Amino acid sequence: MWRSCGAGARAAVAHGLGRAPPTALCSVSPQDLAVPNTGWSAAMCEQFQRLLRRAADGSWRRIPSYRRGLDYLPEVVQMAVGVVTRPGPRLFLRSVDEEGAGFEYAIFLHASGHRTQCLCQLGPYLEGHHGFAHGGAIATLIDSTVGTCALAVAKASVMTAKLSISYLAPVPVGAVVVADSRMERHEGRKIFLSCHVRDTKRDTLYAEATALFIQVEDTKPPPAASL
Ligand SMILES: CCCCCCCC/C=C\CCCCCCCC(=O)SCCNC(=O)CCNC(=O)[C@H](O)C(C)(C)COP(=O)(O)OP(=O)(O)OC[C@H]1O[C@@H](n2cnc3c(N)ncnc32)[C@H](O)[C@@H]1OP(=O)(O)O
Repeated sequence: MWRSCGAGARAAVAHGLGRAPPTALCSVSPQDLAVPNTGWSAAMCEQFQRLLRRAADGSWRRIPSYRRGLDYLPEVVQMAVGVVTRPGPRLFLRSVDEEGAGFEYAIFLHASGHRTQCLCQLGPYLEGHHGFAHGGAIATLIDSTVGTCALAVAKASVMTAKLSISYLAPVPVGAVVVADSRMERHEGRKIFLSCHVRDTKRDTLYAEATALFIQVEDTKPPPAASL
């Protein structure tokens, strides 16, 4: 169903984008998944290369993406908190192992730290109405995009307090979309953001959203969550 990426995309991986550097404390280095795989459509690969080229001048940065939350922590933080003996929380956007079946995405952060763009391909497991992505999948994409922006602004843990979405047009399964988020206001612990989800040609506005994130102390899992 999905066309695999060409040599150009694989070259991006070969140039060091494919794997995070191994940490001294983890026997297996976490795999950065915000890179092309066989599930990415030609359109997804093409847009990814376009965004990488745009990032070459330093105005944007591709954010690595992992299956588990703790893999995001730099090694020095892992050493300080001593958390590497247990796995971090599983990020459900990365839970589908079959390439191309679920969320395929790469998030880019603007140098200002106040804007994120998520290039996303919504796979067939995310179907709601026949042929279209489930609204909850769109909400997840938006939450992750604005959440990453809020993390960058707060430089600390954040939680979604409020997310308001207007769904304006259905997103076909397999479509490649761009969620474009920016910080609107920052008041103490409160970070207000906006987000627009469009097709890559910017012809169709699929959804628009506003969000409020609250900066919190590092979240600890409840006892029952040790699955
Ligand atoms: C996202 C990135 C993913 C990409 C990967 C990047 C790296 C990944 C690495 C690692 C993983 C990171 C994990 C991802 C997380 C994803 C985001 C979620 O989905 S979070 C889950 C859903 N959200 C909840 O479950 C919150 C439940 N609610 C709460 O826990 C609390 O209500 C909380 C923390 C939001 C606020 O509680 P308080 O006790 O800390 O603070 P108070 O005093 O209540 O509020 C502070 C101020 O905010 C206002 N406020 C709070 N909630 C509001 C609301 N709903 N509407 C309007 N104002 C609100 C209040 O009125 C107050 O304002 P005044 O300071 O008085 O001016």
